[in-house]
Amino acid sequence: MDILKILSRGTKKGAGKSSAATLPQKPTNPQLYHDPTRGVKRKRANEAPLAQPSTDDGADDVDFFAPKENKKQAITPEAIENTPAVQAENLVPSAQLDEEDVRQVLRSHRLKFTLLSSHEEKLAKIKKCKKKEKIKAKTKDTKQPLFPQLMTSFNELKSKYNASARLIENIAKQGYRIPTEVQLGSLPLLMQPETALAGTLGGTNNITADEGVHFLAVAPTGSGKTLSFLIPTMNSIMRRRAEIGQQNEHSLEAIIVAPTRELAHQIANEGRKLAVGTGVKIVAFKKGMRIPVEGQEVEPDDGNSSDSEDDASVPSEDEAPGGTDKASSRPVTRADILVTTPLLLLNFLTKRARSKRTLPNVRSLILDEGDVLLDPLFRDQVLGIWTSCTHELLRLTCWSATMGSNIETLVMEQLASRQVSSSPVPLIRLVVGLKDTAVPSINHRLIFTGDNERGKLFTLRQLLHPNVASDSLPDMRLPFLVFVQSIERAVSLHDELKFEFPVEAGGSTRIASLHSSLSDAARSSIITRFRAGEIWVLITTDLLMRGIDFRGVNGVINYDVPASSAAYVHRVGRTGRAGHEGGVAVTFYTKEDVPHLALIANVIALSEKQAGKSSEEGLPKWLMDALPKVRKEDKKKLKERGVESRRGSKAQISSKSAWEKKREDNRKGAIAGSKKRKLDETTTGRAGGGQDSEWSGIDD
Ligand SMILES: Nc1ncnc2c1ncn2[C@@H]1O[C@H](COP(=O)(O)OP(=O)(O)OP(=O)(O)O)[C@@H](O)[C@H]1O
Repeated sequence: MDILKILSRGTKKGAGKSSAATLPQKPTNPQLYHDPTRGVKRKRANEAPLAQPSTDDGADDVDFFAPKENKKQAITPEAIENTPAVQAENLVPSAQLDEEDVRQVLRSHRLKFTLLSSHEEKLAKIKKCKKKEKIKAKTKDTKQPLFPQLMTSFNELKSKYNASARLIENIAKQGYRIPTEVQLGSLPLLMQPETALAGTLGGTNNITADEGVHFLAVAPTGSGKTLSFLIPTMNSIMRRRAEIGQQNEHSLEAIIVAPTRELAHQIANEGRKLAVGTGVKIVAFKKGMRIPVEGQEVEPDDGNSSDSEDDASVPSEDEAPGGTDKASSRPVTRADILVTTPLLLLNFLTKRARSKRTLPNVRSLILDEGDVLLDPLFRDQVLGIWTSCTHELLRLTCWSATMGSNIETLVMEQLASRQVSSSPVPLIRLVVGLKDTAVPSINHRLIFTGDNERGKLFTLRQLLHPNVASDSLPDMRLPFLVFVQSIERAVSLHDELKFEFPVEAGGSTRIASLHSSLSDAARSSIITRFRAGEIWVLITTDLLMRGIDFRGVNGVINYDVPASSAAYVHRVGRTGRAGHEGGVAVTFYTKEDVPHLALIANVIALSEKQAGKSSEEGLPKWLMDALPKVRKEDKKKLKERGVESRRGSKAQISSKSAWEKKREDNRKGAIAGSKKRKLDETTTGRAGGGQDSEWSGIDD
């Protein structure tokens, strides 16, 4: 085993034959769609020339988004300065952009704003339709394109939005230089909706944005959605506090809901970095924690509740001295922003409560990964939280890389049923990119691994070891994530691979598996070690597929094919984030996957098309033609259950053949039988215990 080769895998730049290997891993322009020529209708007199290709580091960056002829154009600092966003900022430093400028920036960055029709209007329309037409009406409503103001540079936070100097400083300290597309579009709308939309809402049913907007954002994985909701949330909390002159009072004003504990903690950490010195307190909700609510009369604690078991886990730094809840001795945690998973907060709001607990000061409900949070899995929990937020000016924002029209309709229906004021609040949708079912920023590979598990293991081992890697496989740099279908498969794949790296390279500490059956502490420790680069291969389930931001992940391996196209988008989106080029996503498939492989192949084909790849470079046409169309019922079944042949007793992953496995089972049986016999002999004092006849011995 060549240790040096293994150790150098995480850093090497140009070795290997595949294009992935030649891609540099330095941070590039975080704007995904930064084609300066796209959408330019009229030439500006003072327009700067386009940046020339750079050859100084010997490896040109690949711009997957540029038109084909620009594919080799390097992303130099000058190129960043020449993006339409930055140019527009240079032209009009702090004034409003005129509509033509807005349209140009929207076109070149592939942003699309839509005012979704007012709720009552839409519902009335759906009700009127005959059954057959209902579906059509749901998806095809009266949608109006919008051209709101855009934030072309973070400098505008000061010049136009009067944001706190400390917040701006913290943004700069994190190294954020120019806003990504989703930030460029959403920040003005969420920070000063009335100004951002001035003049654009005219004639639309008396809709005004004076009191904020509801917002749906669909933007690629790793495109900076977290910052897009954290900055406006913090800014409005600071602004309101300044208005009422209560700088140090924490009154819970925003709730951020995320589907997993890992994501909730990541968001809270990001928030804390931005909040340094601003006085805004952001807390990740934990079991046993108490927050101020209205109607918080609780049943006396009988000591058997699961909440009480976790008292010790509540860190004291989150507890406000003196703020005790009368019905309990637990301290009440005071925060401005709470980040939580849905069930945890809902349990707190509803469990052991004599009267309904509400969150009267919450003005902003943020659903990160909103599509899954409004999916049946979490829907009732999220709607329960939503109902508890009783402030009249509550605004909902919903963020994801994927969002079906069913989610849009659900949000509209919910907003309509909860509307309190007579003038409707605008619901605005922002879409970044052409299609949400594409990840053009990375290299995709589909690999047929033969008919059984052993083929997959063999291929995975080849990818782990550069010295045996075959020409037909991409050269993947560590670290990488490996996704499997279930917890059982994560555990057994980990067992198979844990001694893959030699002791000199760290041995079994380099590979770990993370899934929901581990304790919270174990999960946190694995995440920390993976972030720190101590773990090189992390085997996981769909628990980690959404939102998690590991900056250094160079590759994603779908050991098991994902259960939907959205799952594919989110899984592979763990690499190639924030403009980092060179991420590779490899998906293994066997004959069991062929019936539904089209779901994944279509996403890959679309991604390659958006990336400007030619048909020779992308998926072979014969494969696309050969794959059967996936029926709706099969899609549903796959999403709910995964691939049938990887469930139950077949979930185990092993490199052994069926014959070897049987032999091993028999050997284990023999050892167990022998131990039992010995035990019987010592307890009964005679040879040949009564149950000997039940053991049939080794077959072979
Ligand atoms: N303006 C910016 N400039 C550079 N990097 C940025 C910028 N904004 C965010 N990032 C970085 O981009 C990465 C991805 O951001 P984030 O996690 O918010 O993505 P996301 O859109 O929420 O992705 P996902 O859909 O996977 O949840 C983070 O590492 C973040 O620090």
